[in-house]
Amino acid sequence: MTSPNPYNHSSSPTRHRSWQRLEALAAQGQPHLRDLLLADDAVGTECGSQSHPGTLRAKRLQLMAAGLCLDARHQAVTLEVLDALLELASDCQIGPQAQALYRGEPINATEGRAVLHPALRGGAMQAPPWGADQAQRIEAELHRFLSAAERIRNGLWVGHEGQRITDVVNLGIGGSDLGPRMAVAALEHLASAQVRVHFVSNPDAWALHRVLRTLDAARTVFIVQSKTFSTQETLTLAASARRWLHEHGLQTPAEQAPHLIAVTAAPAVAAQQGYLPQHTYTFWDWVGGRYSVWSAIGLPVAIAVGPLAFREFLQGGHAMDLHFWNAKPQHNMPLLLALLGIWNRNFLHCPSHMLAPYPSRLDAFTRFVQQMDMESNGKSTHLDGNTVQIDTGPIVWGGLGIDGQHAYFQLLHQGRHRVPVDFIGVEREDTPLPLAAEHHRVVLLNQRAQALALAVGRDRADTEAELRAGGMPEHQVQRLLPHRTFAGNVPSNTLWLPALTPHTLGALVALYEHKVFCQAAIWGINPYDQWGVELGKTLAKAMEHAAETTPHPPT
Ligand SMILES: O=P(O)(O)OC[C@H]1O[C@H](O)[C@H](O)[C@@H](O)[C@@H]1O
Repeated sequence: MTSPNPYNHSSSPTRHRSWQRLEALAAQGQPHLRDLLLADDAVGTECGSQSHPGTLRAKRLQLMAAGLCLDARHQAVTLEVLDALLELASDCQIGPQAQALYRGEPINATEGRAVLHPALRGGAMQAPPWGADQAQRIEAELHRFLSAAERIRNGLWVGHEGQRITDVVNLGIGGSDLGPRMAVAALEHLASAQVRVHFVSNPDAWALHRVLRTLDAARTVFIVQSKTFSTQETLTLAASARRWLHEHGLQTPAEQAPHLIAVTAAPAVAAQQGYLPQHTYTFWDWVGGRYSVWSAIGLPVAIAVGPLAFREFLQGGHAMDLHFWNAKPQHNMPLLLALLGIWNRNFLHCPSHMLAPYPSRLDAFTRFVQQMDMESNGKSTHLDGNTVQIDTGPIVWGGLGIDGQHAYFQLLHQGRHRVPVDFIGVEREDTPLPLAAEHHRVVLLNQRAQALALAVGRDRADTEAELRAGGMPEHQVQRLLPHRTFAGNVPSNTLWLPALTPHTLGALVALYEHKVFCQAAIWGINPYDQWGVELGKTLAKAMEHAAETTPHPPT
């Protein structure tokens, strides 16, 4: 039986009755979040609490998957809205679209490519939908780069002069930087004390110098990461790194060889540039740059935390895949996250979406998801070639929640933008510091307080009562009232990780990947190309060429 091709019909979701129903629901106005939460009678209860799950709405907005808990009770949706959103998902054939992805069909239609990054973490599967041969190739390359990581970690991979490697410098940009940079920081507590991992993405000379000035060339390995091996910024950094090795006594290709690793989907191009095949780790054109942390692009992560932990990271991602494939739409966490985002973007017309992780080790997570989401869904052409008439990917921004509270959260509370937030927290924190538990208590308190304050705000009557209770003279109460009242009704999700581990991190990354996929599937756009970025690259090359061919006036 041939599968239904999801791209043979018009791509706009507005043609569905469910879309029109959602428009009508939004137009008729929805209850304030304060009232929804009061009705749920579940304010302050733990995510997924069995003893006090609250109303049906509250129950349906709390899901567990791959060890993570999504608490979406602070979303401005009624059961009626939730049902209409699920109907939209069914109308848009998310299921068949996901199946096409896993079978390796060329769903990246504008580049004629398959999109199989989930295969990179599907090693344990008995009969993978992408085929046993593909699975074998993936495992063989995984084994190769994990062995390299192990040898660097245990001192068997030595520099030209026989010294142990103490520093690894990752040179790459975009997807060849953000994923591994994020994961190394998130798992910093597991990192080897023997080998430090650094990241340089910016071709600005200082960015490289500030790392190199502290390093010993004889003990340093550069990993040049580039899917295409043609990105100007990365090649500029790589040339400068090689020159630095040269200046520090490693002059011939043979002397430099143990200090240079290439990771790329274009190994022939790397070979032309002098990188040895045995020091080149590869992946495939069906791995998008922003989805490549699971491939050999993850080598710096494996060096930092070791092969075992890297495999746990893959397993965490795979656990989320299994959930995504098997869970019913109503219980499907990535789908729910996507649908709530669609409600906020297309029906409540929120132009941006904020990520606020509270564990400091997730500092780089927002920038990572920002690329994944904005480069994927920042599109205005449907798959059928028609111009999109609805809003697509939001502006994704944010950063560590606690720091944000003292910087830009004011705008969330009282500004003119309604900004939905994803709060990300960990339930358990094992930092070996005497007062670690107290630190954690303060962090959690703040995270919970912000989600609540944004949702419920503070109405006029409560504000008035509070000001009067403080003994404020009446004329002052009346003058301050409008300034001290908070509209609230700002929607948020809270994602709880039991602890920050390779497994939960993998699940979290895969969750956002699937969310982005589901939203693209609903909007009818291709999340896997990035022609906008290509234009900038082409223009830079053309300008370089013009400068080279224009005769300079004699000096
Ligand atoms: O890995 P590379 O081929 O060097 O590409 C690095 C980056 O280049 C561009 O900016 C693309 O839009 C990104 O998706 C990609 O990750």
